[in-house]
Amino acid sequence: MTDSTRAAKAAQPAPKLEIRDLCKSFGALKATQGASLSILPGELHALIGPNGAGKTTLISQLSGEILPDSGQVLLDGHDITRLPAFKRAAAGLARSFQISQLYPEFTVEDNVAMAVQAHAPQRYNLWRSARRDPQLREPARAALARVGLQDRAAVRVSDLAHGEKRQLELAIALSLNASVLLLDEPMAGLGAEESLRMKDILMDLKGRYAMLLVEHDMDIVFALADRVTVLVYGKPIFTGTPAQVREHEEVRDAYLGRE
Ligand SMILES: Nc1ncnc2c1ncn2[C@@H]1O[C@H](COP(=O)(O)OP(=O)(O)OP(=O)(O)O)[C@@H](O)[C@H]1O
Repeated sequence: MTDSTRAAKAAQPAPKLEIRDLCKSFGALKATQGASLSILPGELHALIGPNGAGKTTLISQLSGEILPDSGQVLLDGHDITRLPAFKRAAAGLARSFQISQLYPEFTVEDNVAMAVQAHAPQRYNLWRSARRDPQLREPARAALARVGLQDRAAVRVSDLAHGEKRQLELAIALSLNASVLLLDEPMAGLGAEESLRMKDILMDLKGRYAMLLVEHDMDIVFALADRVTVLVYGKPIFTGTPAQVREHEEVRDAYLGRE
């Protein structure tokens, strides 16, 4: 190691989330093969790669929905590899909810309040409706404001546009006192205008949360990410700034294509 690399390493803050040599097979298929990467405090780290590269499988191992065969996941230096998903969420690691987990007949604010209540039921009065409990409404409103949905709080989820439902998923993740956000294709199914709104929201969250973003739209990835990791056949082949990724020959060949 040269003096300058040693100095650069020493200057780097401790990772918020660290993934060490993670492996996961489905039968003969190696979906994750020795994946290592770190997400620094406040960093927006994008994970890109071709279809089937193992991006969602990796995120699921971080959120605790899938257990790895080997390797480690560390949150703030603590080994959480074998912790169940709800304990990881309680420790501040939140995966953006899926639209399918929303309650369409309830209002936007009720959905967030119920998520807050479900997250820490012992702290709240279960006999009181979530919609009347100020301890639930306050964090719910704060999270809605952070994603620009404050004016839609009283609207039923079934009446939201698709992009607004995606904003609501993000608000739910934020309402759970998260410090690390796992975002698996937050722009999926959004129109151009809705994608731009989501991009602005993520830009606004940048620096306040450590985020791992899986996204296929390279314009958005390159505009938002501090660093990008390229995954091919379940293995990171390169991590660098957007400019370094663009210049990297193997990455251009494997994924971006030559212009
Ligand atoms: N539960 C499972 N059982 C068997 N194979 C699986 C399972 N989940 C994923 N796979 C396989 O693992 C590989 C990685 O899938 P994964 O969905 O993680 O890729 P991805 O990079 O997220 O793809 P995409 O960009 O298309 O969403 C694929 O070949 C997929 O078919």
